[in-house]
Amino acid sequence: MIAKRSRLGRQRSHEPTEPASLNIIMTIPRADDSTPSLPIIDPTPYLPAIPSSPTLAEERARTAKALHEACRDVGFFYLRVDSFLSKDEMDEVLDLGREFFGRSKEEKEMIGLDKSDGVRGYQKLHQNITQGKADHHEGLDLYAPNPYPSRPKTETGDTTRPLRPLEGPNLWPSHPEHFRSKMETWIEKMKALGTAVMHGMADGLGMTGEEWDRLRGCVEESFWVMRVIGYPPLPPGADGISCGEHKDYGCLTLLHADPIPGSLQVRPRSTSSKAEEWIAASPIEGCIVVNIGSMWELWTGGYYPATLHRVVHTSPKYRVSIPFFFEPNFDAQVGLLDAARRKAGEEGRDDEVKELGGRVYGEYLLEKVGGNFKY
Ligand SMILES: O=C(O)CCC(=O)C(=O)O
Ligand SMILES: [Fe+2]
Repeated sequence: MIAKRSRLGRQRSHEPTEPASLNIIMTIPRADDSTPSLPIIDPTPYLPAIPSSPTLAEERARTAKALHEACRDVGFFYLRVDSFLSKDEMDEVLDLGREFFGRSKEEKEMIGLDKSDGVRGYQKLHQNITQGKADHHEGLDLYAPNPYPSRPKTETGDTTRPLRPLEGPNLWPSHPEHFRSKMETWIEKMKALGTAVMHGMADGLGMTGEEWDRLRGCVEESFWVMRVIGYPPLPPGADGISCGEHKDYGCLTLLHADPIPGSLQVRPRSTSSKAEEWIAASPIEGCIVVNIGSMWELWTGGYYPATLHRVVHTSPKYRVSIPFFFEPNFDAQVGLLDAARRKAGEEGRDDEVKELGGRVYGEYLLEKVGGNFKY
């Protein structure tokens, strides 16, 4: 997934958002004084079926505050998921991805993008394009079901023309066995996790119950996207990019990746940062990496700007990553939330909330997916 805007945000704070002793937010030690760190946030108080307790409100307030500060200041954070996903579950999906990419070229190409609607299915090495340049990875792209199920292919009922982007079915590998059922379980879990993080973010912005109900309504039929990505090591002499720098289009990206340090890199928001400064968002056991996308930027008028990131995978090991893009409903109208304006006002930062206009998410997505592939 790529987004082509490359505006850099404003000054960010490099300070931890809470004392580490609370065990809700800690920070990764900085490589040196100028390298910022990413917060670690525990979403447990917002997870489904969490029992009510006398301390729940207080725990939620801590998580909500941490989410707010991370989204306002960094745009990337670690989410502790070990109370929601077992290590076996987390390892299994990466192993299934690795097994799929290990199958023959012919077998993988049997479910190539051209066999569905041009955007769902397997994309071979260098087929994905970011900022006009081919990425050094292969991948399997899966989306929520066809958003136009009731429409005939054309007004005249012609069924011979090619499918429109997103109109086709997902293409699932027949090997490894259980790939589909395990990934479908993962998708359901990621949707629940995405909703929990949205709830915490709504509280972090100080939304009323009614405001949260409206926001939840915008994501409850999430037009999610999931990519299973395989990164061979960059060959010597390559220009050094496995996935070019970009911001994500949507709402929340929930990324689970092989435990290989250094490959995913985040551009700090500080306007004073040097042109080549990137920080590593290296995997931490029991955590996934979360970042916000352009839809949150619209909801908050830029108070939560989407953050640039890229992948430079030089380790000799083949790397598998599974970003799950928890997105708004296809027909959701996304625009500035009153709560974002209020929150920035309370913090004396009204000038950081801009009128960026609104978008229908599905229309925005269709504009983006068209430019992603080289056929
Ligand atoms: O593979 C990764 O670590 C990140 C991939 C990514 O940023 C994307 O697909 O949008
Ligand atoms: Fe991304």
